[in-house]
Parts: sequence; C-alpha cells; structure tokens
Amino acid sequence: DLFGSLGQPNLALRCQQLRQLIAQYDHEYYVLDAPSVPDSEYDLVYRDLQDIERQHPNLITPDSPTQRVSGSAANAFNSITHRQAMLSLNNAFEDSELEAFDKRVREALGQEQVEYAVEPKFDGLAITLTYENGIFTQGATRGDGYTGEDVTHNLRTVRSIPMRLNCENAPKLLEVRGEVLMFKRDFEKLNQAQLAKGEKLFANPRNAAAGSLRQLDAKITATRPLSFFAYGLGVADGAPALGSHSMAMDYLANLYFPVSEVRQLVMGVTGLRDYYQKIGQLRNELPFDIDGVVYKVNQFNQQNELGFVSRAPRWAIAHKFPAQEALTVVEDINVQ
Ligand SMILES: NC(=O)c1c(N)nc(OC2CCCC2)nc1O[C@@H]1CCC[C@@H]1O
Repeated sequence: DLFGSLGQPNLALRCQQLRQLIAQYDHEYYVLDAPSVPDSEYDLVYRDLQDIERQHPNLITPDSPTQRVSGSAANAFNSITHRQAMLSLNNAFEDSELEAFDKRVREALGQEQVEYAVEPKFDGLAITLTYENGIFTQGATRGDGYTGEDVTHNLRTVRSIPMRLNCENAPKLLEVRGEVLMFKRDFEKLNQAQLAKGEKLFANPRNAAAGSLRQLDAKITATRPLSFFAYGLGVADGAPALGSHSMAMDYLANLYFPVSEVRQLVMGVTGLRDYYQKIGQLRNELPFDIDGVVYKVNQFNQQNELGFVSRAPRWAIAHKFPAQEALTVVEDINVQ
C-alpha cells in the first residue's frame, strides 16, 4: 500500500512537511488575515496529517497542529515561577507626567533626545510563552509578576500562537511575552451566541478573554475566539543579538508571532505626544480594545542603564486614555 512503500523515515519527513505547511497556512489565516489557499486545500492537508498520525501515533509531536486541542480537563492550574519577572508599568495620565518621564530619561542617559518604541497598550491578559529548541512547551499567566498559572493547554488552542518557531536553528530557549485578547467583533459574536444559548454574557472583551483562558477544560477554551499579540521577550538563550525593542519585535514577527501593526519609533516627548494623539483618534476603529499606549526606550543598553523602580521599569510607562463609559451593550436581538 502507499504507506508501506514510504516507510517510517519518509513518513516522519512527510509529517514534518505537513506540520510546517499547516503552520504557514495558520499564520497566513489567523495572523496576516491573508490565506494563500482556500479552506478546502487547508482541510486536505490537515486530514493528510491526521490520517498519518492516526495510523502511526509515534509520529505525533507536541508541536503538531492536531495537538492544539488535547489534554483532559485538569482540576486546578499548576503554579509557574517565571524565570524572569513579568513587570508592570507605571501609568501617566497627564501631559505633565509625560514631560517628567522624558526629562528623567534624558537626564539619566545624559542625552538631548531619546528614541522611543511606541505601541498600543492591549487590554487583555498578560501571558508568557516558552519555546524550547523551537517548540512551544509551556505557557503561563502573569499572575503577580513572579508566579503565574500554567495555562499551556489553553494557549495551544489560540491559533495565532505558533506551536513551533518558523526558523532553522531555533534558540535553545525563548520566552515570549504578550497579551491574549479577544477582538471586538469576536466578542460581539460570542455574546450573541451566549444569549442564544441562554448563557451569561461577558462584560467586555478583556473579561471574555481572561475567562476563556482560565478554563480548566481546554476544549471549552478551543471554542472561544482568542487572539494574541507579542510585545516583549523574557529569557532568550541562543537567539541572535537583538539591540533594541524594535529589533526584538521584528525578530518575533519573522518567527510568525503577531506584533502590533501600528507600532512605531519616535523621537523625544513630541514624538510621544503625537503618537498618543494619533492612536487616540484611531482607538475606536482598532479591531481590539486598548486602554492607552506604551512608550519604551528603544535601545536595550539604555534600558539596562535606566533599570527599574520597584516592579516597574524606569524606561517605560503607559499613557492611559480616559476610561470609556461601559458602551458594550448587546443590542436587543429578537431571540425567537
Ligand atoms: N498591555 C500591553 O500592551 C503591554 C505592552 N505593549 N508592553 C508592555 O511592556 C512592559 C512589560 C514589562 C516592561 C514593559 N507591557 C504591556 O502590558 C503590561 C504587562 C503587565 C502589565 C501591563 O499590562
């Protein structure tokens, strides 16, 4: 038969090729929103992999897309201590605080103007992803910044989180920090489905994302439309030398991680202010909720020079928008 002639080694290679192809298709569909093949083609490739794995379970690998929804329901989350603390951010609300931040940074660095990496402040749930030799092995919530909950199985179900790194010589260890969130449109659809099922409605996308991620049964998480954006690195062992936050984001984008498309590099406090205004205008059009923007000194050597105050860095602050009145009201849907 077909498989007899292929033999094990070739089958293993065939599985690897199928996994790689599906990882590419997932990236195009869930991250770039630009599939290169129709769903019918995707389903054929996926079924090929499933058939081989069903006949040869020894060929199943943890990064196989067929393993995204797996694992039985646990009765509690294990506690994970982060190799590198997941710090929080000091907030600025007034323009005067912005001036003060930039002034402190300029004086500490002895520099006229500072280059900042700026990006939206995603309003979701902070998590950390661990990749060992290019394979996703563990995921955890931020928790108190030092220990979080092991939500590995749940994170496997998030299609925009890659199960393997898209590179040849993968780093021995790579920790990726980011935010799990739910897009506004997916949140509306979820609440309409909840309503139709007579189940409770979620208050907002952030609560829906947090509630979905902290399900003990990953099969429930798999039914929820979760997304992810990377915004930083934790421990990186064997990764190429990255000198700045913007370089780290480029590196992650090449590894198939979703990163913000509206991130920028700006100079000085004027650059910060302009970006805050720009995103403030864009806010309601963005497909996801944000509660501000984040400014980071871009160069890592300058970040190291500035260090942290208690648990938050001196080199970064969030600039919050005024809280939006609770406007996510599910309009009356005439439920039959
Ligand atoms: N929510 C965000 O979009 C975000 C971001 N874009 N960038 C950072 O960089 C921080 C992480 C540690 C030092 C700088 N943090 C963010 O969120 C933080 C994570 C934990 C508390 C805040 O929500």
